[in-house]
Amino acid sequence: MMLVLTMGDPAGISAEITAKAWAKLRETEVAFALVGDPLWFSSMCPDTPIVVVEESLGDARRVFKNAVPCIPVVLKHPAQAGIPSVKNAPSVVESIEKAVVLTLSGKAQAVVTNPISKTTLCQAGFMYPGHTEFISSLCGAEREEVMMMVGPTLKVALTSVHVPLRQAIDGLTIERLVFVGRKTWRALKEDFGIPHPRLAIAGLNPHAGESGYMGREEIEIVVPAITTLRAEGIDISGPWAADSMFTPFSRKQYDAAVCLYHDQGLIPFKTVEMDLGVNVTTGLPLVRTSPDHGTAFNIAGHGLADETSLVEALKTAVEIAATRKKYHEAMLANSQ
Ligand SMILES: NC(=O)C1=CN([C@@H]2O[C@H](COP(=O)(O)OP(=O)(O)OC[C@H]3O[C@@H](n4cnc5c(N)ncnc54)[C@H](O)[C@@H]3O)[C@@H](O)[C@H]2O)C=CC1
Ligand SMILES: NCC(=O)COP(=O)(O)O
Repeated sequence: MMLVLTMGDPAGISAEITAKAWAKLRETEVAFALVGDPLWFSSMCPDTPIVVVEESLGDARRVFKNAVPCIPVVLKHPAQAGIPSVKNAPSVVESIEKAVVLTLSGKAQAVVTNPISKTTLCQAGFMYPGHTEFISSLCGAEREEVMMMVGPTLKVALTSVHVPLRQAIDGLTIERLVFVGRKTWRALKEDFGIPHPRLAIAGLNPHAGESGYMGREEIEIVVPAITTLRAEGIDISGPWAADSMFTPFSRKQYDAAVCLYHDQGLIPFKTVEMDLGVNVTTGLPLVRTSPDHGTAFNIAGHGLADETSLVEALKTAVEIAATRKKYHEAMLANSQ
């Protein structure tokens, strides 16, 4: 299996974690080709060999043992660790586009993304809040995507992602919760091989609204969504009081938590799973994962970056691609 790994923001820690991840994985079955600027990579990581390969990726597997295979995307401006440049935004975007094309065409089996700076890309006129929505659009699957954070003891699916909190609350509807519930349930079966997934949905207000005395969103939106999902055969509990649904005991009661806004899910997730956490985009025709952290400009170029989350993202991409393939083969066999 061959993965494609994007360049991310060249001023961040992506070259360093890529080199460290390669050193850990080069003797394993998890192989990747970097879609980025080979001169940039060599200047950031002079001790790690890199070799330009054909876009067919035919020789990438063989190369991977001895060097990082690279599909070139040239930077317009020399990258400086810790100082992002808007001038390099087009190459950052091109790296993502190329990785998606290689995966949709079947040359690679999944896209793994290195972190980008949303600020820098927005300054350059990028129209998307992040990889999740951009990749979904490149796949022709706009608004089909759901962001799921995945770790050893917690999976979290988000009802909304990079929007102001007021907008996230205004956007809560029965339809949106039903959509995210369905997508999450399906991803747990198809991508994670859980035959009978159990979902738990958070409440919005303190104590999940305390029977309507502390807010009515639970009664008017969350409970009707649960009723609809249960009628479809989806095992979902809630609304859970968000302050206690992430304790070790609570986490054993479900396979994924459906959270009603970004920080409701990501604060517990990063606190519990940070190093081993992986960001997975579900609901798309391709597999996409990413480390759960950002560009870490404050430590870029200092040799301090931890590659664990990227290694987990690469391994998770391989696992999901294999599980999804097996699931679809079984479905096909059953229908014949
Ligand atoms: N998937 C993606 O592309 C993501 C991109 N971002 C972007 O990253 C930029 C910076 O965001 P922040 O909120 O500062 O989050 P951040 O994750 O970049 O940094 C938060 C803190 O964690 C540390 N850190 C992060 N990754 C680390 C690693 N691998 N090893 C050691 N320390 C690490 C940083 O040094 C910093 O102290 C923003 O522009 C944001 O948009 C943030 C999250 C995900
Ligand atoms: N907070 C998660 C994050 O920023 C990742 O966003 P994306 O670039 O994966 O869409």
